[in-house]
Amino acid sequence: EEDPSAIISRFQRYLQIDTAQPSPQYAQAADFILSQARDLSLESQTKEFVQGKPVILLKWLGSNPELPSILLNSHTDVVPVEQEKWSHHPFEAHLDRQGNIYARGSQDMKCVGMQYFEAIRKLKASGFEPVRSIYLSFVPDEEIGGHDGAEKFVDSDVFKNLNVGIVLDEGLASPDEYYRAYYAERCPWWLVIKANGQPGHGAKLYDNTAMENLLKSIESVRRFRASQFDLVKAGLKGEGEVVSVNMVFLKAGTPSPTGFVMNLQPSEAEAGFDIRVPPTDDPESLERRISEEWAPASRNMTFELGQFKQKVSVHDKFGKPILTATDSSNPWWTLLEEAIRKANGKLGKPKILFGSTDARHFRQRGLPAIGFSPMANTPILLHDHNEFLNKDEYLKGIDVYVEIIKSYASYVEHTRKEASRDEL
Ligand code: MET
Ligand SMILES: [Zn+2]
Ligand SMILES: [Zn+2]
Repeated sequence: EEDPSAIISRFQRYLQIDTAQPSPQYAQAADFILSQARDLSLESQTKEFVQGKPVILLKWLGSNPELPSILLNSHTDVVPVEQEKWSHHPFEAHLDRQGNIYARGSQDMKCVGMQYFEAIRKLKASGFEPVRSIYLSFVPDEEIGGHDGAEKFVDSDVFKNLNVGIVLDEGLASPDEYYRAYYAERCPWWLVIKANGQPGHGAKLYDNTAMENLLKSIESVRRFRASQFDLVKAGLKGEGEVVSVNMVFLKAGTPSPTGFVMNLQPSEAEAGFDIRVPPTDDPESLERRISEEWAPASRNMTFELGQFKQKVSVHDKFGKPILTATDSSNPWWTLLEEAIRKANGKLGKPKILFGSTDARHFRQRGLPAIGFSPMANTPILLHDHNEFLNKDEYLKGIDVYVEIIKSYASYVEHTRKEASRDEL
């Protein structure tokens, strides 16, 4: 058995690479990942579908490479930090006396990327040999939508040739003792609404100012937000089952060297919203709501929906929700449940993730994808200040992956479902 402190220090080294958007140190991360791969004698391939944004693909060849393979995906980028609001430097990976490791990416999701490696290290040391081939992908730009990362990867011939049968990607920490697994997720819509209006004297009351037009929209958005949030608060729906709308920026006013001009009502005002649409919801009715209530032309408003420039959704081309089965029809689900139990972990009811991940790119290709990050007894701190993960939870998670990989890679029954997809 290897000394756990060596395992933790490898995790810390990965966390110490500043891969925060918007200028992630991808080259450094790639060097580190490739060095881990060499240590473990994994075959490696680096693809820059977009220059400077490496997708790193590693392979542990199975004894029956004809069988559909297993893909363990993780993203290498992290979200930005407000450094002065952290109690420890976000890229120091400080380990405190309770065993908590503080770093941006400690939960989202450098933990998972490194746990894949550590599980493979343990399996190799034990003499385990996979039947199915196992791939690890380390992809860039997840936090900005994955267009230059996972999206290009799944569209590539490289990906097609992997003959992937199941994808594991990130989930969320769980504050209780139950791990969580996710079979679907919401789709991000990044909405900017813009109000135009009559400019004029700051002291005059008149109709149709840009600010008033925008505020009417904001009031309407807030009523809708409250109605959705109430469903969650009442326990009628899960966080991943309602539409969330959160205002993330406001932009208006006429700048001056000392701040803003005060006695002028501006002719333009803008607001940005992070919206997430559940796979179980009808996206068209929301689109109508946006154009009729939140940004009506009749109120001199326009809007832009970033997501509609993208082709990846959580609905299929018929508008049906894309969900990964969590019953006996999906052997990978059953195997996951069993593996977690074998590792002495507990698994809660599967859910729809409230955030969005690269899993949707794989699911849209028709592949089953399960979101799973083995962190129990851990507050959900992704995208928050002071993101941390306890070292013992991290180490336990490695043993969970040992069981999962062992069982996935040894699963030989070629299901009818897999066979029929191969023919497509
Ligand atoms: C907009 S793509 C997803 C980015 C990130 N994972 C989020 O959920 O916010
Ligand atoms: Zn993530
Ligand atoms: Zn994230």
